[in-house]
Amino acid sequence: MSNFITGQRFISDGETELGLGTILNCDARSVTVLFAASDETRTYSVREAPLTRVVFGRGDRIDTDDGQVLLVSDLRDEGGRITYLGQDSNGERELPESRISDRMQFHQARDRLLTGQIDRNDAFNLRYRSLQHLARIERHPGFGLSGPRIDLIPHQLHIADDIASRRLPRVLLADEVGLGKTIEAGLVLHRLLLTGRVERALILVPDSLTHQWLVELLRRFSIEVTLLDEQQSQARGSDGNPFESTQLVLASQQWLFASPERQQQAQACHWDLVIVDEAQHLEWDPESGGDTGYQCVEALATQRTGLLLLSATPEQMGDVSHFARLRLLDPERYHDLEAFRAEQRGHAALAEAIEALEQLPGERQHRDTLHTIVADDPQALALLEALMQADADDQPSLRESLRRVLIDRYGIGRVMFRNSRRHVSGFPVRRLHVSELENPGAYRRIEQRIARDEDYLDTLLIETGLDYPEVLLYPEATFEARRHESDDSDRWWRFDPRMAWLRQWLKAHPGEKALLICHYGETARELAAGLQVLTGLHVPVFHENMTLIERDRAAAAFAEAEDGSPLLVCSEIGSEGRNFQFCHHLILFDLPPHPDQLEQRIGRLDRIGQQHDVEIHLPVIAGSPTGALLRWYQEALAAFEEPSGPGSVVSDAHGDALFDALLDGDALEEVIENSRALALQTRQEREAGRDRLLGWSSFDAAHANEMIDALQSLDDDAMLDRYLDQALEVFGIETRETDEGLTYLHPGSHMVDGMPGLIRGEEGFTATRSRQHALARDDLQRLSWEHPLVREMLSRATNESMGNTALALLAHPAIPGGRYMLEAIFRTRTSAPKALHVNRFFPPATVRVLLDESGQVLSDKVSFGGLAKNLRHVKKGVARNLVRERQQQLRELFDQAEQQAEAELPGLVDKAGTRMRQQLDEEIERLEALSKRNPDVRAEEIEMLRQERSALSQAIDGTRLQLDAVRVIVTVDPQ
Ligand SMILES: Nc1ncnc2c1ncn2[C@@H]1O[C@H](COP(=O)(O)OP(=O)(O)OP(=O)(O)O)[C@@H](O)[C@H]1O
Repeated sequence: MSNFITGQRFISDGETELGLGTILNCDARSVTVLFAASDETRTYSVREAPLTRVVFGRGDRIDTDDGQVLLVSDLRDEGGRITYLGQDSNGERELPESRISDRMQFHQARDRLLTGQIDRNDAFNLRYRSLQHLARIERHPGFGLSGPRIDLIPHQLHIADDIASRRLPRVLLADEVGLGKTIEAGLVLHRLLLTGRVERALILVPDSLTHQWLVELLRRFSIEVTLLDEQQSQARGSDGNPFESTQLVLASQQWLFASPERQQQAQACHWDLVIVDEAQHLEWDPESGGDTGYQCVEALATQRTGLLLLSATPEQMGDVSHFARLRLLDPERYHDLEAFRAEQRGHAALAEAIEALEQLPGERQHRDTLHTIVADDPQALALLEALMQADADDQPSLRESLRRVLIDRYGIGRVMFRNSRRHVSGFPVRRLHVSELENPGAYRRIEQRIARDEDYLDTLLIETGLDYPEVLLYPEATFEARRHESDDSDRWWRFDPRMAWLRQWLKAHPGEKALLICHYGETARELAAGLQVLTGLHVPVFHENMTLIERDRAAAAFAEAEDGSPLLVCSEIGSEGRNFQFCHHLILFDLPPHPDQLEQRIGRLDRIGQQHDVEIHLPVIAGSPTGALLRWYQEALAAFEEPSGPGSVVSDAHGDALFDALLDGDALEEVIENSRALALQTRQEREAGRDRLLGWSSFDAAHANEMIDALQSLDDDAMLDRYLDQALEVFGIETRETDEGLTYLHPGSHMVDGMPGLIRGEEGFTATRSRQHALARDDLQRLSWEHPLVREMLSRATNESMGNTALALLAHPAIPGGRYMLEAIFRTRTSAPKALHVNRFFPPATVRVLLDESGQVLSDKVSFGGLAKNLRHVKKGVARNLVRERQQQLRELFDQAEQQAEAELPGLVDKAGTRMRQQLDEEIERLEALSKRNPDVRAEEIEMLRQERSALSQAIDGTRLQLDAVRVIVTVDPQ
């Protein structure tokens, strides 16, 4: 006789997503069930039907078909069908089981257990462990910065942590070229995304760098952004705003700034963060206001939007353009250019005062200087007086405290970060190798004619269409432009001694790579063609007339470690923003006319990650104008040894005179002399004030070291290995150790869908835990707590129902068989907007309650780990029967466990609240004090912090405890 009766309610053991089923009919052999919520009917064999009868008990809540929730107080069996008695919002009522909602879901641990939905024991263990790890990691000081595939470089970590901890980051990242501004911006974005503070971000970069950003964000930060261009926008925006179609948008500045319609669309969206690379191109002046790009960014970065501006040369166009950038960051503070200039002039005195600290308490006059500067600040005055009285042991710490207070007075230091090579150690030495070559007849003839005939230069400019001084500095271009006019029919590369020199160089450096930069795209193209004709060697070329894809392809052909080309021939454009530090030979086929361009050229190799000294090779034709330019770079600017800070200033002042003197030895001496004097003076002025202050305020070694320690502790966290072992097994991911001691992860046949980087039936990936390994090899992924796969597993293991029920057997000599225990895991739920990142103070905390069947509390006596390792797996069918037999007792144990756990909640809330208030009060106090000395502390920021504190306080106080997972343990006799 069958156990099924028409109208009874069941759920499918294998397909719980079908909802609640109703028995439609049943005969001796088969049973048919209607799952109305999913409009499915299933027929099963009566003997093996994978169905579990749904029976509720006292205290349970039932969703009814008329949208009510019934709290069950009793039930009545009427010929095998149940009628529930209880209360809904209208009062007492009866509910035949046929009227239970078809859509009733059983996600909650209690409901799932009592309806026989029992998960694997190891999934239950994983769930508990995941909750504990999440709680630990989200409060870790390195959280959000430990996943990216980067070297732990102190100045970057100091900056990233400082900025990403602010309520509203609005800053200018202005490190010298190649020091890692992109990495800093990526770190900030990464942490803000992980903490939920940022959900929507817009990244605007020059056209030529879109691909590099896309790849860096993915490869280093595992951040997938959508590259929005016109084609993509049309595809995505057919029925709306393309900027709304995705959360993280990368777009070319040239594209966006050229289209008013697209700008309007971008501005119509809310962005949590806007990042603008190469921000020096946004132009503004007090008379005519901003150009299109400037206005666009101004409109995008409204008050409640974070803004990161990146520029290695924020002052390239003078102090107005610098002011313009600061004005974007804080329009209220930077509204008066003259006031800004006056303030800048005061910085030398402040820098001097900070230096003078070293002489205290010895020198009285320094004390007086300092006293004048901090007269308005009681805290600083007190520190100063204490320092004057202090004995030798106390002096260093007092000096340091006072130094910090003084640095805090430096307004711009809060909105601008600039590290230079001089303050960041570990950069390679740059070495210049000049090879003097004989001037070939064809070039000599032109130079001699210019020298003889004053008018010939004008003729040449007209004939060639070149500018001055380019017509002198790039003889191959001049020759080429005249070739058709003259008798010479040879291509320049057949006689140009630099070509023979280059062939010789390549021969002498087998297995080495060199980046060659020349001024013109046409020269680059011809040079590569000539090399192929003369040597058979095919080398990739990179110039402005190629498409982006062609350029990326050329760079990739060069970058390839094995079989890659030994040479990449680039025009000046190749110098912009690209990463070529995997090679250390730079061949300057010629010299650029502007020092910033020279610095850009060298900066492609002299970047973070450069492992060797940078060898700069310059074949220069004897007696040529390039020789004169070389002397100016060397003698006036010392531009090859290190970035030439005053290069722009000197070039603005003496550039024209220099170009006039390229063929005039005496005039050249004078230009060099004047230029050298100006460079020295500018350097001294900057060093006296701005540069020193910026250097100090942009880097805090103690803080950076704390961050490095924090990140290393996460890197070395042995618990991750154990967690991975458990999690990969539960999610069906298989692993294999490779010969090199790496781990190959690949999908097993039962892998859960949607695991990042893994698709069933396809290849997996090779991974390492070692940061150094992952940095050395692009093909490796680094497993960390922040790796997308680990994050996904943590999230699924804690947010979905998987693993929230289990049943296991315990065989222990001291405990007789046939007893029950209930292990209930409760977790705190704090409802708060994601942007508050409440988890840094109160991540989901767990309360574990272990009861035996008599209700005795065993939680403290038997630990989770101790119990888990003695448990034995049991088949699902058996587990279901065991639960069914004890439904009523289990219900009673649940109630008791809940009371037990509830008693712990106030303590947890109190601790989290205190932690939050302590930290935020301290921060508010610090900012308030700072705002009195430093006008760059935005009033808005302090107000936001106050609002945040009160919102957090409310959220933490409203925390509830919820049963998250439950395991029934049945004891068995050891044999
Ligand atoms: N912490 C790091 N670990 C590994 N590589 C790094 C790190 N920081 C920077 N790099 C690498 O150094 C190079 C320069 O960094 P990045 O592009 O961020 O510098 P930048 O200051 O933006 O340069 P530019 O001024 O040319 O725009 C890049 O190839 C980057 O990937």
